[in-house]
Amino acid sequence: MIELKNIGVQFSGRDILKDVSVMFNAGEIVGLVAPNGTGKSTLMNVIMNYINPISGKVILNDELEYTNKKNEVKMHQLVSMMPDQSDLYNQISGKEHLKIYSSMWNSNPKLIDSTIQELGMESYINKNTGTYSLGMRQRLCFAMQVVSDTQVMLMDEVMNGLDPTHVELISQILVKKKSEGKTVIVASHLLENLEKYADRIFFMKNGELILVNAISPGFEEREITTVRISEMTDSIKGEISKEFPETKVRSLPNGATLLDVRGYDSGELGNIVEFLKENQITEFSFGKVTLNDLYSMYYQEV
Ligand SMILES: Nc1ncnc2c1ncn2[C@@H]1O[C@H](COP(=O)(O)OP(=O)(O)OP(=O)(O)O)[C@@H](O)[C@H]1O
Repeated sequence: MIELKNIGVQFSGRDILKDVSVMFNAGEIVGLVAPNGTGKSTLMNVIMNYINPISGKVILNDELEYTNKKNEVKMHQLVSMMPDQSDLYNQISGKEHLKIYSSMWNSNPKLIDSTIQELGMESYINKNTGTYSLGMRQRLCFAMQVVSDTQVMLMDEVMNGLDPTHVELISQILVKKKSEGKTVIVASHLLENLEKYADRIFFMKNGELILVNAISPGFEEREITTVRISEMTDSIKGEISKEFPETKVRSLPNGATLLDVRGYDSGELGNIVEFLKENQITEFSFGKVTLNDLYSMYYQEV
């Protein structure tokens, strides 16, 4: 587990992280979500000690802190950041990269072949990375981190440039890493994907982290709390409010309308479906508020 205690970071007098205190546990996947330029990478760079915060500290497993070089070396054996595509050497093969990472972290060499197989990289892993496509390079970067096999894994935009099949494949591997007890922290803009596997998701704004469950209670419990209608005219919204005065109606900047149906029984839900059908509304879904909708509420509503 890794803890951030009262972390503060400022750039040009602006608070990027403001007194951030949070614990990331073993065996969980944490999602970090925010618009570009908010501070997701900064947070990861603080965890890696690549950026010195103006206040606060990072504590690993209740005991290790970045107080000296020796501790930093110890901590970097346990905490890793996924390499960036610009870290790859074009003149050597993917497999060589994996061997280097395996030996740097002194991990089980068997992980090299199993990871190649898991990620379906057999056909190109022995070629120089200079010949790889964007998606192949991204898979290799992910594989390098898997091979280093650290207890805490930080990933900034791990799904960048991947096709849907590989997004799914890597999502499954992240879930497997979590079941091995690792702490996986992922910054991502692929909200639909992230909400499928993340245990906790934080939005970032004005230097602070807020748990999405605090914005929409029940979000992480995956309850039926909401009817989501992609498009609806104002006059029908008015009708709904008349017909179902108890139902909270919320219009989002992304065009969707949400009806709060928390605690409704099947009869009450049936009445709402009937009403929508009578008004020729066929595009609606039952579920919870989606992460996309929460994002729209949190970042786009004025
Ligand atoms: N070394 C630095 N010096 C000055 N400003 C910086 C530095 N690093 C980051 N910033 C600024 O801090 C803010 C947060 O940057 P950061 O890279 O953490 O955002 P992000 O949320 O990861 O964005 P993205 O989604 O685009 O990756 C930005 O305004 C950025 O310009």
